[in-house]
Amino acid sequence: MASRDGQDRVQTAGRLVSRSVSIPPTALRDVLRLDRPIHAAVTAPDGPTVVASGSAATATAEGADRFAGIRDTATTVYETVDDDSVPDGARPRFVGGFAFHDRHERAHPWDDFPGAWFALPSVQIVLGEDGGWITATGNRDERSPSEIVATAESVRDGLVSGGPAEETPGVSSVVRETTLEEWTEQLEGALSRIDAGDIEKVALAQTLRANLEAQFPLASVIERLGETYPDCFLFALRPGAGYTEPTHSGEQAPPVPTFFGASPERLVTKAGDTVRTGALASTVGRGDTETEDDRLADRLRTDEKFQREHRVVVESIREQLTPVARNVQTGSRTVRRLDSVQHLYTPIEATATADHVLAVVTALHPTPAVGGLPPDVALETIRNTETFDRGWYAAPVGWFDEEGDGTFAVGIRSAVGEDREATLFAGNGIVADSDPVAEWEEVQLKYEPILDALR
Ligand SMILES: C=C(O[C@H]1C=CC=C(C(=O)O)[C@@H]1O)C(=O)O
Repeated sequence: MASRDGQDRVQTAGRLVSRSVSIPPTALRDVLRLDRPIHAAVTAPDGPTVVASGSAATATAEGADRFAGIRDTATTVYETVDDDSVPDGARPRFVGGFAFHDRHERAHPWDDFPGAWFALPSVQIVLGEDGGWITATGNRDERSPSEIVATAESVRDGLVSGGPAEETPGVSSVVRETTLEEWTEQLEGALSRIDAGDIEKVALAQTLRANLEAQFPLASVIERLGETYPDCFLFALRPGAGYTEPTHSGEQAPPVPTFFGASPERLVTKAGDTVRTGALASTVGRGDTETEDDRLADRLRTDEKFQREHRVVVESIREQLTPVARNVQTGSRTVRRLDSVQHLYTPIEATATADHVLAVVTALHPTPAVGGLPPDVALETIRNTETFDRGWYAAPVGWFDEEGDGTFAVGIRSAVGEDREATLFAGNGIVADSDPVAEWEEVQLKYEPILDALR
C-alpha cells in the first residue's frame, strides 16, 4: 500500500467479512488457554477485554507519523469490511501498540517490534461483564458468511472454563543491567540539566534481565498479573507473529517475543466525544503495617518534591489536550495503592474535538510521567542518557474501532518475554532534589509486579 513515508504497510486477506456469535461471561484465562495462537490481548479495568487470535489484516508504520499512518491504513481496511450484521460491541477492532521514540532501534529484545503494529483479528474475542462475543473475519471472496460463522462457533465450542492454575516459569537469576554507579552518574547528568534550567523533569528508565527456569508462558503470567492487578490494564502483544491467514482450525502459539505487563496508567479512553485520561506520577513504597502504609501515603500528599513532580504532569496533560479536546476537567487528587507501590493520581476528563482516539494518543504521548518537560529536550536527554532502546516500553498500547473510539494504556510495569528470558523495564520521574539511591530503590519496586508474575 502507498504511504506517506514509504514505510507504512498493510497485509490483508482482501475484501473482508465479519460475523459474530455471543458467549456467556468468560474469564480471560479461558481464552488464553484456547488451542489457538494469541497475537494480542488488552484489558481495561472499566472496559472490555479484547483478544486477537490470528489477523485478517495487519498495519505497521514507522517514524514520527506512525500514529497517522496506522489510522490511514485502518481506514482503508475498514472500507472493505462487511460487518453490518455484527453488533456494535462485537465489531472488529485493531489491537496493538507503538514504539516510544519516533526513531526506534530494533535491537534485542525489540527485533520483532516495528514503530507501530496493529492486528485486525481473524478471530476476535471481546469479554465484558455481562458476556461477550467471538467475531471471525475473513476474505469475503473466498469464504461465505456461514463459513465465517462456523469459525466463530468452533472457537466458542473450544472454550473450556476453570481448570487448575498453570505453572509460572520460575526465575533462576536476575541482573539489573544498569549498575547503581551508572545510574548515579546518569542522574547527576540529568540533575545538572535541571539545575541549569534546561529541563524541569525527565523520566529515566533501566532494564533488568530475568533468566527463567522454563519457556515464557503467556497464559499463566497474564493470569497471575490479573489476580494481583485487577484494576490495571493487562496487555500482551506479539507483532512478531505477523500476519497469518485466517484458518478454521486451531494452531499452536508462535514462539515469538511478547511485550506484556500490568499498567496502572491510562493514556486515554475515547468513547463518543468523552475523553478520559489521568496523571499518575510520584511514588512511594507500601508499608508492612497499616500505620506505615498511611505514613508513606501522607508523605506523598505533603512532600514538596512529590507535589512538584505530580503537578508538572497534570499541567502538561491539560495543555497537551488543547488541540484535541475542550472543557478539560481535573478531578480530585488521590493516592492510588498497588501491590508494591503507591502513586499520586489525578483523573482528567474532557470533551473530544478530535474525531479519533489516535489523534488524542498523538497529542498525549509521551506525557511527562514517562517523558519530561520541555518534551523535546527531555526526549533528547533520555536518548543521550539511557544505554538501551525503550522499544515499546512506556508507549501507547491498546485498541481502536471503526468509529475512532478506543482505549490506550501507557506500557509501563512491563517486559518482553521470549524463550527462557524476560527483559523488564522501569523508570522514574527525575526532578530537582531527586536522590539517586532512593530512585534506584524505587525502580526495584516497579520491577516487582512482573517478577512476581514470573516467579
Ligand atoms: C515510568 C514509570 O512510572 C511512571 C508512572 C508513575 C509514577 C512514576 C514516578 O513516580 O516516577 C513514573 O512517572 C515506570 O513505572 O516505569
